[in-house]
Amino acid sequence: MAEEQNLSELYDLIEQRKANPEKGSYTDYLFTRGLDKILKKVGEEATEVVVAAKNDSDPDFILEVADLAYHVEVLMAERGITPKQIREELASREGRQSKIHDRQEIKKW
Ligand SMILES: N=c1c2ncn([C@@H]3O[C@H](COP(=O)(O)OP(=O)(O)OP(=O)(O)O)[C@@H](O)[C@H]3O)c2ncn1[C@@H]1O[C@H](COP(=O)(O)O)[C@@H](O)[C@H]1O
Repeated sequence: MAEEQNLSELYDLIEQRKANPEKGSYTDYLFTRGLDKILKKVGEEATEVVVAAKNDSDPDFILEVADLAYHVEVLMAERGITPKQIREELASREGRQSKIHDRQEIKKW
């Protein structure tokens, strides 16, 4: 079985493709086509996730989520943001849960 690749490692590979284009690489194809093409793919893949998620028995749900994750990482690399920045943003939200809870309490009124 192939070794597991986490999302940060996949991002590193995507950045490598950006720095050193490799013939026949789909990632290279996306960078060559540019931001609008990448955005189109992210939109399509997000829609496919939504459709698969609505169907409990769709065996493609995991596949579609993986496709979306890959294309979002290509978009991040295109825009020059890193998984570390996303992790930091998420970490900065820790502890905000109570505020959301408060908001839900307010809505009840
Ligand atoms: N994780 C992925 C990955 N997920 C999805 N895809 C590609 O995304 C495309 C999605 O399929 P679609 O039918 O929607 O698109 P398409 O018709 O092929 O292409 P378009 O004409 O729509 O642009 C397929 O060609 C998949 O191969 C990926 N391509 C590459 N990776 C990984 O990226 C890394 C670098 O790969 P290369 O770019 O091939 O070197 C490797 O680790 C790969 O495993």
